[in-house]
Amino acid sequence: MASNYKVKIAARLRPRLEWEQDDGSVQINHPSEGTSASTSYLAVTNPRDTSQVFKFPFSSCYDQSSTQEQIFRNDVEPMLDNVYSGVTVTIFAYGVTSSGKTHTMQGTKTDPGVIPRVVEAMFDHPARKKFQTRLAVSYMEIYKDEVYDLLVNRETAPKLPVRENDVGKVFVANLTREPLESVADFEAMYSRSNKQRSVGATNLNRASSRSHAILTIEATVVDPAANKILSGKINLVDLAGSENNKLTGNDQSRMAESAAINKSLSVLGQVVHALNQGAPRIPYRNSKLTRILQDALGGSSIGLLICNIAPGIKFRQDTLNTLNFAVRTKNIENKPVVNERDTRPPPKSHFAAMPPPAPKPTFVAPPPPSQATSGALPRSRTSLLPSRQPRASAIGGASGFQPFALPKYKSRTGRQMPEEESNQSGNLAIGLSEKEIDERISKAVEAEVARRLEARERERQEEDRRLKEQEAETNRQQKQKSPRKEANLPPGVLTPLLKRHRDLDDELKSRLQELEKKFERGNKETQLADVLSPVSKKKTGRAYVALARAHSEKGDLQVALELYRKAETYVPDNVKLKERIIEIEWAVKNNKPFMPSPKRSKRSKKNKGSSLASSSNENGDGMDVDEACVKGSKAVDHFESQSGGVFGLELTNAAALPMSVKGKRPLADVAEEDEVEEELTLPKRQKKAKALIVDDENDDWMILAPQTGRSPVKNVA
Ligand SMILES: Nc1ncnc2c1ncn2[C@@H]1O[C@H](COP(=O)(O)OP(=O)(O)OP(=O)(O)O)[C@@H](O)[C@H]1O
Repeated sequence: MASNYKVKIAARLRPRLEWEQDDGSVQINHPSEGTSASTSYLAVTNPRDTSQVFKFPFSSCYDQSSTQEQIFRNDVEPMLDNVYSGVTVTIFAYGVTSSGKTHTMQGTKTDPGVIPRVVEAMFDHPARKKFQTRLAVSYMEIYKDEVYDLLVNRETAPKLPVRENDVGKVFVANLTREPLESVADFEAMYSRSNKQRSVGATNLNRASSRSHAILTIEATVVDPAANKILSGKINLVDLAGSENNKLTGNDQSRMAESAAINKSLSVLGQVVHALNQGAPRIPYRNSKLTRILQDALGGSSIGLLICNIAPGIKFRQDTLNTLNFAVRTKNIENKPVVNERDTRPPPKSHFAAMPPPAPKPTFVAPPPPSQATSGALPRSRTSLLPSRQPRASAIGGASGFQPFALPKYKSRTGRQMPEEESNQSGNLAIGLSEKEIDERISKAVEAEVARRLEARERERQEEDRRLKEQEAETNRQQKQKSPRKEANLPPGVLTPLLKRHRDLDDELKSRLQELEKKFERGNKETQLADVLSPVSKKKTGRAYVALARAHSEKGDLQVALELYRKAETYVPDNVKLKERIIEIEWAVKNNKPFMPSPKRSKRSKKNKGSSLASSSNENGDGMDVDEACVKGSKAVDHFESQSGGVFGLELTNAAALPMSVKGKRPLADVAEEDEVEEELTLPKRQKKAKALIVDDENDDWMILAPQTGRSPVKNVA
């Protein structure tokens, strides 16, 4: 499989016209039998030194007696297989004005040129019998560096923009593309369109083309067996001829046309030169012509350049220019690419995450060089019809099928191109039954699941390995460090520093153990409370208490109990809260009702507010139990801040209790006792609590006995 394909060159010398003088300065030489020469060549006499002859060897050289048929059969027809294989083929006629370009490409009714022959051959191609195929045509001209659609009325035809798609393919936007049903269909279209082409009379040519014309025939081949659609095309380009304005006798308007023609041809020459030099920047953008022909010049299409030569003294220099251009062009290498699209149904949405297979360019083998002569022409054709191996388009589906394919589809008869054909991305699910599709999907699912499981397993193993390595590394480092240091010390002797380290170690160990215990309990609240600031802890505790209270008021004691317990996690040192929990536990256990204490009045809150700060009572709070837990915590904080201690409220307040309080014990003790004495009856516990309260000299109190509901304990202030 060849990766590169050089542009093929054919030279054609037209016969002398009746008003011309042919001095025989251009000769075609074919290799004669028995000589070592293998290629035909053109021999041109140097116009400045007639003793000097330049030779231009080309694979195909056609003399004045050659026919349209010969050129077509030898050089053009073999390329059509490529078109039906999904490749873009570009054939362009190049030469000075009146050298016979239009004659070669278009010909006449009686002597049709390349274009009508190509169309006929495309319709007769064997691929059409084998596959479902469609043909379509577009036709444009580049006149004074503007693109016009030749398939629409010239009066209304706008200038068309040349654009580039996301894969860098150049195309003419809004160019009409008509379906072709028959040769007759084409002939009608072609003759109508040619009337619109810019043609004018010059001294050298009565019907001189004033524009470059590009006719494109697209062939779409549907191959159900291989689940693909091939999109090939052939661009047939009749260039305007370079002009010597001294010879053409152009008027002002013709001069403007001529300037545009010469400029674009000059850019074409620069492009060819740059390609030959391997220049980093090829000036395709310097003219519409080179932009549009970009794909044929160093791009992905197969190219044939037909150099038309005019005989006669006056064309000598132009002939040399043309042949020099041809020599440079034949070194240009293209990389032909098959434009194909997979017709299998797209994977289901959950496979969208699967990476698509990277598109691979497929290069096609170029046909072998033909051995053209002006006499009997041997035909050598390499069939490039779809080889049935799955291939991916190098330039990505529809977008690759450019540069002349255009999004606007209409026909003279008003027939629209089928949608899938027109957008080149429709889904032609061919020859697949539902069952087959399902099977393919299940296979794909299985493969994907297996792939993911494997990937996960690999990840797991990798993680295990990494952890083990880390562990081993840590152990190794520890072994290296600690024993060696201690080994240097005399046995039984610890430096003060080491001793301090030991102590710290012990402390750390105990803290860790504590943490582990907490962690083992699996209590989220505990973990959360550990990381909260004191203020946040209080707030959270208060919120839980409020919730718990609401539930207990509703009689939902079990939930209330849970919430109080959670609150306790955040304010673990609140005695009243502990009591409340015990009371509710008792109520739940004995299936008894429980009523929380009523909200404290504003007045008492106010009083309490002032008393709290100075309170030395461990309960130090005349408000209801739910409020007290939070207030109590405040007191703890206050104390903590002064003493640096980390003890609970009960101990704090106990420490501050006036010694005059008889028989007083810290409430913590009471609470603990109560917890232990679960079996204590409520009245007894209530009595105990009351005793404490009555003994309090500094505060006014209200506490509710759980069983009796709202029976406030006396305010003893
Ligand atoms: N091979 C040929 N046999 C007979 N006549 C030819 C041949 N080639 C060209 N001619 C005649 O030469 C004249 C000029 O040819 P043509 O119009 O094809 O030139 P051209 O290169 O297209 O010129 P331009 O660039 O000005 O359009 C025409 O009258 C055409 O019929």
